[in-house]
Amino acid sequence: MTTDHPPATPHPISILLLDSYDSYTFNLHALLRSLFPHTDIHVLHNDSISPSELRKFLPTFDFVVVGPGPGHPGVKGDIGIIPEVWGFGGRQGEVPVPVLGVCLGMQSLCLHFGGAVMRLHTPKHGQISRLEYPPATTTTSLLFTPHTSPPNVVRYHSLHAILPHPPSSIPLTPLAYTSDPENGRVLMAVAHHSLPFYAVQYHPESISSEGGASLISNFWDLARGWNTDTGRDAGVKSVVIEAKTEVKPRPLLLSSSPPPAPRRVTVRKLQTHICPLSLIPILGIDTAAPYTALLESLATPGRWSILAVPSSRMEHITYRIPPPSSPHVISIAHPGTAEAVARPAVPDTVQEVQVDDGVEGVHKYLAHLMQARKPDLTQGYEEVPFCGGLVGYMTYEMGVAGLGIDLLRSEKAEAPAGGGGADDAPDVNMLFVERSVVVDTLTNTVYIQSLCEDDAGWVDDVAAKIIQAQSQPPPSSPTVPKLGRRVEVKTPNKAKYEADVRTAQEFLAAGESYELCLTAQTSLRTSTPAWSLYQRLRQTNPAPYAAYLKLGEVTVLSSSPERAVSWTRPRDGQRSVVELRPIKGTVRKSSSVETIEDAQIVLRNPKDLAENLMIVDLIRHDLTLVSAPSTVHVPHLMRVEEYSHLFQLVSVVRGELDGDSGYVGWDALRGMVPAGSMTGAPKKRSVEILRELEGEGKGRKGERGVYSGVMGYWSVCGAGDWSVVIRTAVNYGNRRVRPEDEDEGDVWWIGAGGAVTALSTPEGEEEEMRVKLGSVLRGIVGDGCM
Ligand SMILES: C=C(O[C@@H]1C=C(C(=O)O)C=C[C@H]1O)C(=O)O
Ligand SMILES: NC(=O)CC[C@H](N)C(=O)O
Repeated sequence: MTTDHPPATPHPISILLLDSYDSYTFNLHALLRSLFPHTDIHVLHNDSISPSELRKFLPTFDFVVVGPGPGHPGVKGDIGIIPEVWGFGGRQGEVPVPVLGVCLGMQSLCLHFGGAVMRLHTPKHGQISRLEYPPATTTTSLLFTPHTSPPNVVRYHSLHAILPHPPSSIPLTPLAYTSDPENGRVLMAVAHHSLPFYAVQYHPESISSEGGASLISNFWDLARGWNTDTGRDAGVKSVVIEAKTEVKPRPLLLSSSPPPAPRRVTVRKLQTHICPLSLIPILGIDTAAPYTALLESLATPGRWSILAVPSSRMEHITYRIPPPSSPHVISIAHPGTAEAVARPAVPDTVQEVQVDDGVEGVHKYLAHLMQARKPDLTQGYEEVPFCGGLVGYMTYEMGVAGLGIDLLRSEKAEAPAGGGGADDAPDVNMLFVERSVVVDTLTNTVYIQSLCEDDAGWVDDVAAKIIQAQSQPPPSSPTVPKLGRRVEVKTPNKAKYEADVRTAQEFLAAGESYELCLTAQTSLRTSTPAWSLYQRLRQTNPAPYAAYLKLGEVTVLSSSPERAVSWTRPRDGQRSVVELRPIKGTVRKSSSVETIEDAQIVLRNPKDLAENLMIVDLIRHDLTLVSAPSTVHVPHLMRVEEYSHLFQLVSVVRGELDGDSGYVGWDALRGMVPAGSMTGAPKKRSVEILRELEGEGKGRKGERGVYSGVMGYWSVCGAGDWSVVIRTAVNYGNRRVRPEDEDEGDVWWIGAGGAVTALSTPEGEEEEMRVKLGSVLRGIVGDGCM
């Protein structure tokens, strides 16, 4: 996307953007916003108002943009009320409203006026093509800037419009084409002969499309001309649209009142090098006790390591999405005593809170809890991202439910299909941590912090223990704990996985999705204690988001390389910076791929670049929803990063949180789950398809559980950092182990997968899934188990 000159806007105008449940809609919004900064842009889902309401509202808009979307323009469930837009003007007193259609929008325009919509031979998703203009020039070709070289544009489509011969038999004029070896000449832009309808098949809003701004600007010139010539009074702006569903999420916090008497952060800072792992014995933490949370940065770009120190005042906050029509209950357990902290047998005191509006209510509860506990920020050190707060995970299903998808959970407890998750494991599982030790691995600084009242004694005691331990000779080279005798691994069935890739590609060919991140689960049974497994994993697969979480019955061992989202602590007069780092494109290290340069050659292929681009565009959309206008940008587009076993193609997307509209960091997290890199695009339709594919049997949808979810922290001081839960082993407390097998050890679930596109091969995807699985499995159990 290039930013051209903004068009002249003599008066504030009003724009309607119709969304077909796409994941790029808010990129179009951002493009429009960059050209019309003070304009009302109303975004509505294509099924959120009735045709009669639409007819009432249409005259009040200067123009309409009909956005892209999954599915087929001839299917009512995919296209909603959009055909009404093309028919508007046919009745007495109606004057057609200028419309720009994008992708599905163009297909709908062509279908409405007599064109056909067919499948491409080879779908084009995230691929760049150069436009070609037909030789004949007409006034309508003013949609493109004449005498300039045609732009390179990004395509996300499986279907394409075909105009009949002779073209004059329908009222549409082709304005642009493109050619590719697989599909030949494909129509890329059209205009109506006499009505103000224009459309493009490509995505002008993509980060890698050229000429997006001048396209909109040219369209606005044409639209304005029409509005003047027909005397449409585009000046009336009393639009009140009540849509059934809002596209833009409302801020979670209803008010931003500060807490009545903020708590203090008690902190000691030590300048010393310490491995966070060694804090465990120094502080006498029992890693088999009910609660331990260690988040480690073991590779770049990670920097901070955080150890939550269990205390009797710590809270364990859990929530499981209930079956439909059951109450939504958050449970808050307080250990209350030192014994309860240390031993599972001593029950916690449990308080329950019922929330009204489902998962949204849970997010609001957490946001308000954190607001109420905001400490006096003049205390402590500004540079430390965590001073106490929430640490834990949210499952993939929390994100799925947030998209409005019914999980179909039943009252009867049964293990969900797909293997990820347990019949009663929490979907939100977090500790509210009051005591912590945070290590800055870059500067070798240690921060010992407490949010408890009068806790200087504990802080000093920990500081003294660390100083004393530092004076002891370091232990001889760290040893990798031994693995117990019995190890049993069940990896996904190769034929089934490859068949699933083919089915996924059928969905892509039909235009239902642009990319599908298919995954499968492996089970590992071992009697080796969780803590030993984690020590093995962290040594063999050091990752920027390594973690050991023991949260009640669920234990998570992570070596994730991928940031889901982070946000910085807002400072005086500055907005919080939100960052997402999607990974797409993976190659295993080998004798032929040893260096970043080697990996660059391998990963800079059309398939990996397209996969990455699709997710970058999706994430720009997610982030635009909560960011201040025009602040979303992509500082790094597809950079190769090195990890211990793999190279990956990583992009960085940043925005500034729109605090003026009331958004906090949690709004960004809530809005981006499930992570786009684990779903594909468009997100909602892709998730629905994947649940069917990954489930087994009729009516049982595949759940991924903690895998594909997010884990990390949100500090009461304002900052947060969450990883995508991949390269991770999860134990759900052995609930699903048959009683006769109980002695046989713990069952760990390891998910792995990858993005399926039209360019994938079933064998290649299966191999990629195994490469990712191998980075964890080899780490834990060594070679020979794959
Ligand atoms: C699905 C996984 O990874 C995701 C898919 C990737 C890919 O398709 O290249 C890369 C990183 C993750 O976003 C996994 O590790 O299991
Ligand atoms: N990006 C889009 O709008 C895609 C439209 C249609 N579903 C296709 O695949 O061709």
